[in-house]
Amino acid sequence: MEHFLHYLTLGYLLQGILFTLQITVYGLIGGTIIGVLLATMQLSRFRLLAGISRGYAVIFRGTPLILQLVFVYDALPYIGLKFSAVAAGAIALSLNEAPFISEIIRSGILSINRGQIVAGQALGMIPHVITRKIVFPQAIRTMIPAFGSESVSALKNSSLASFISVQELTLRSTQLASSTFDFFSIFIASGVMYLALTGIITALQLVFERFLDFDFKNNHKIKKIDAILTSLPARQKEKISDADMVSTEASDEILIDIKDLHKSYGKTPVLKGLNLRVKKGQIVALLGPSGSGKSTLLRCINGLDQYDGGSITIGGDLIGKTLAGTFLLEKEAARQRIKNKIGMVFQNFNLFQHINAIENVAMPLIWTYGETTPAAYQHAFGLLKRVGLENRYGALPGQMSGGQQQRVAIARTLATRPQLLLLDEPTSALDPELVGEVLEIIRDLAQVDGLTMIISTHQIRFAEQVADYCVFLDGGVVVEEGAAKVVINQPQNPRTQRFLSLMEQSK
Ligand SMILES: Nc1ncnc2c1ncn2[C@@H]1O[C@H](COP(=O)(O)OP(=O)(O)OP(=O)(O)O)[C@@H](O)[C@H]1O
Repeated sequence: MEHFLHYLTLGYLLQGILFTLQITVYGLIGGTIIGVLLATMQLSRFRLLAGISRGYAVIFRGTPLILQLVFVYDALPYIGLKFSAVAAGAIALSLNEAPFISEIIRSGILSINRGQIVAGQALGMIPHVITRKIVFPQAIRTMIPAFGSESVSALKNSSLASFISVQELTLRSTQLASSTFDFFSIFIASGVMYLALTGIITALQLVFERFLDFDFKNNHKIKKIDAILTSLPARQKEKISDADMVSTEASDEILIDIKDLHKSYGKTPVLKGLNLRVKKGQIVALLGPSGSGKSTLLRCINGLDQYDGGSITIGGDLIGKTLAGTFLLEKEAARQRIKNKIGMVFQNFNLFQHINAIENVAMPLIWTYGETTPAAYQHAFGLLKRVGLENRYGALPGQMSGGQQQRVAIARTLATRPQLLLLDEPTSALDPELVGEVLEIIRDLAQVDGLTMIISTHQIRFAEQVADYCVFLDGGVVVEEGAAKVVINQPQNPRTQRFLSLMEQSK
């Protein structure tokens, strides 16, 4: 025991820990830098870059670290690259860690539900903002446990640097044991030192996990949000934002003009020469069987999907393409959505999961529309009040019912003051008892604000009550359109008749 305690505090071994830490920390930093690069290359659209990244992973994951250490320390000097033992150890560990860290980063990014990214695009966010504000804060949380394990593994792997004479803990323990023959005490002391180091890494991991926990962060943020809301003048805080809406009376002016629209996914044609005109202020119900192309049409109108032929113009602006016929870059498409004031509500709500209700509404205004924090929160609070959720402003999406989430999503879209609101089956992901509360909000919007709206829905009676125009889609074309009450109650086309009677029977 006495010997053990002696070795535990022996300067010679403690210095060995410093070398171990040096190699591990440099190896992890280098591995993270190269890992980010590899992950970016692998996620890129360019196949060559993705291929190079995969090739790197095959080589450096598929060969032992010890070989890489010896290669960097003993072989590279033959081509003029000579490193000290510690530098060679750190370089080899970086190269070895990089593909593992790259996979951690890649899986963190891929774990983010694509719907949130699409919602960010629909709110006019450019790719850089989506990455920084939506993807990264959520991905990092899922990466931490795997990164913790990888750090522990890197620390243990650093002992292999003893093969190239780095004076790290394992080498020093072995040297000491060979001269004193006190193998047992020395290796127990050395093991305890490794355990202490890995214990520190595990503790750091737990601290980061706690710090990045959505609930933990949210509890802290709510206090700040309370302070912002309290600082707003009561009169403004209570204001319902009707005046903020772009109010458009139904008129004869054409807002959306779609001509001969074609869109295929791979070899499957979905929209096959679709024509549609929507007037300013019109409420259009988009009906049609599942797979008829309703969501695809809405995504094309918002520039979220590229179309193959034909044209879509909104207020005279060609959507998704330049006049020369080339597709807009995502950045340009985002700018176009903001310019044309297009908002979109999705079937699966697509709220940003890491921020609470009021932040979901306010933050896009700050990130993308340049609003000040107080103005954005004031606007957001008014809209949450409008959808009946002012008391749930601090709730995270996971703490709300589907109906509440969809109401927040509607408030989030309204916050951008759209002139055109696209609603893609806004109630189809909801339990039947929650459908009513969302339909009520949409009904209110249609009556009060006079927005131009296109609602894809399977709620026929709702469509009849709310819409003034109805479009029936089948097989990727419009097969019937006209006044909503007429199309729904006296359909002329046999396909519309069959669909509506099936819908009536299934009620
Ligand atoms: N990203 C995609 N990749 C490949 N095929 C797709 C994609 N999105 C939609 N499709 C296909 O395109 C067709 C039309 O889909 P869309 O979602 O537009 O129909 P919909 O009328 O909105 O249906 P639903 O009422 O069920 O939502 C379907 O056959 C669908 O499988």
